[in-house]
Amino acid sequence: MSRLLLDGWQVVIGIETHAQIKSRLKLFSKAPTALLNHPVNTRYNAFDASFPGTLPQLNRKCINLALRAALALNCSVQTRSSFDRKHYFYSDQPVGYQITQHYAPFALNGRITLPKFDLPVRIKQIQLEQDTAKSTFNPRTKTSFIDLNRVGTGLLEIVTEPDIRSPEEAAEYVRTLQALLRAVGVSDGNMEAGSLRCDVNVSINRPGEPPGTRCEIKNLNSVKFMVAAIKHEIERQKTILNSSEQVPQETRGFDQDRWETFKLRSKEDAPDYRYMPDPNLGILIIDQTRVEQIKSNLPPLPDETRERLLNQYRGLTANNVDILMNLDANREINYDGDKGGSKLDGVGAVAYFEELCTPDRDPKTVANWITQNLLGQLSSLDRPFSSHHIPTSQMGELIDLVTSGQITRPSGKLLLKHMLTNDIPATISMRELARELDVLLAPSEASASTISSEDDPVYHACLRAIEALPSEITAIRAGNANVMNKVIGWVMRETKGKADVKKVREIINNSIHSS
Ligand SMILES: Nc1ncnc2c1ncn2[C@@H]1O[C@H](COP(=O)(O)OP(=O)(O)OP(=O)(O)O)[C@@H](O)[C@H]1O
Ligand SMILES: [Mg+2]
Ligand SMILES: [Mg+2]
Repeated sequence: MSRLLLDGWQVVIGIETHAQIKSRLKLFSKAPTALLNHPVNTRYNAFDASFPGTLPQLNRKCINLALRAALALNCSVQTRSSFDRKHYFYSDQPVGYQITQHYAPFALNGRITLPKFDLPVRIKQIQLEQDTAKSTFNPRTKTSFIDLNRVGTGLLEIVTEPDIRSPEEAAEYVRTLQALLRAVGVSDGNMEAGSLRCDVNVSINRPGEPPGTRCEIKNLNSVKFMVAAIKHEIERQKTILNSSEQVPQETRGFDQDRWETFKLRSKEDAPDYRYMPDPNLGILIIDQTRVEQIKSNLPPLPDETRERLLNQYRGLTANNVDILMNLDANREINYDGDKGGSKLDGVGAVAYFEELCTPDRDPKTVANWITQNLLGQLSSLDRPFSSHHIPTSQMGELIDLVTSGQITRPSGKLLLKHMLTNDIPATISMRELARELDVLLAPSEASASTISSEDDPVYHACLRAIEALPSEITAIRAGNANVMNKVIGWVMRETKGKADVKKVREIINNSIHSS
């Protein structure tokens, strides 16, 4: 795939991602971190509110999680790193500076591969820093409201090298990073809830020429907005360069109503952050033993899971695996406020699939039941995937009933729909339910190869079809096999969907070719 734009320009993109660390406590204080549903100003302490005399105390759990992220991103962890003050005066930062790692970040030179494009993106560095408070401005009363719940929450700023070459690659980078951070339990990575935010740097140039001047679009909180912002920025910069002018280096915002980027400030009015080492914090020393220990306890990364699933389950396609893994990467997080954490509902789609894949079941059939039937019906009901909708015991039994020919596929789908739209207890057997809904085939019907018999209702329906559709039957006799579907459809309506397609085809073929 060409990575050039149609008119020969090339876009160069580098992304800075802020990911909130999923820790119970803040980075430098013992105050609990907050979720969106916590009442304002209930999750902070004297240090977070910058009372004089309070001192930062580094939270070990945040460092362990940060190390997990660094290792998952193949970074080299620095034995010595340090913290600096980045000064700016804004109401969301009560102390007047943010603690960050400007001069010596704890992790450098990593890499993440985007599976869809088989593209490595280099990670320049990861730095630890504090999140800000949240300010809301009421223009009518000209009043700012400050909520300190978020202030001091640990953040990882993950910075890429400018290796990304299209809005699609940028979107894939964010999704891959999000899935990785979630898989290692470092961050909820939830863009809507603000636990993952991106600044995207965009420039354009002609290949072979020096890189163009970058503009940085700040604080994008959805992949959709990021893609739109990059596309707009490409066009804006093209217009400037095509009229032989220079792109000024700027920090820009994205207007969600106009779908355009707009100027926040130019390089000349960039604030002077007056970076200085934080005198209250010493050198952060991370020894190799700790790194090795965390490395050996890393849960499987998405790449490894993808490869394992493809090797372990015969017949499973890459597309099946992507669907299952994307479901897990995008699982809805239920905020469970008072326990101070967020929790996932049930097990993920991959675990659900693996639980269903007992040795006697065909993995491809199981995957299709999940990705086509279950997900199809859930999406028409506008409900997200959850392993709780239909427990694996019932889903497994349903698949087995269809595979063994005890119910037809359409009946299986009907049962699935019935399960999803009614409150069916997890203890009910699917066979029982099939009997109640009158879709269980009699033993003689269940075997498609046994063609019988005087008292077989499907057999009689087929005979009636032959009588009712004489011209279709003539067409089949003349070799027009497609017409068979119409006859089968007729039998299906007659038997209210209870007949087995394979069997109907066999009965009709037998009857018309023997008469
Ligand atoms: N020519 C370019 N075009 C597009 N992106 C670029 C270009 N040069 C550098 N970048 C990207 O810009 C980003 C710079 O981020 P970095 O955190 O290093 O500095 P910053 O944006 O100046 O600082 P701050 O963290 O205060 O925003 C990186 O992701 C880098 O890959
Ligand atoms: Mg940065
Ligand atoms: Mg930046």
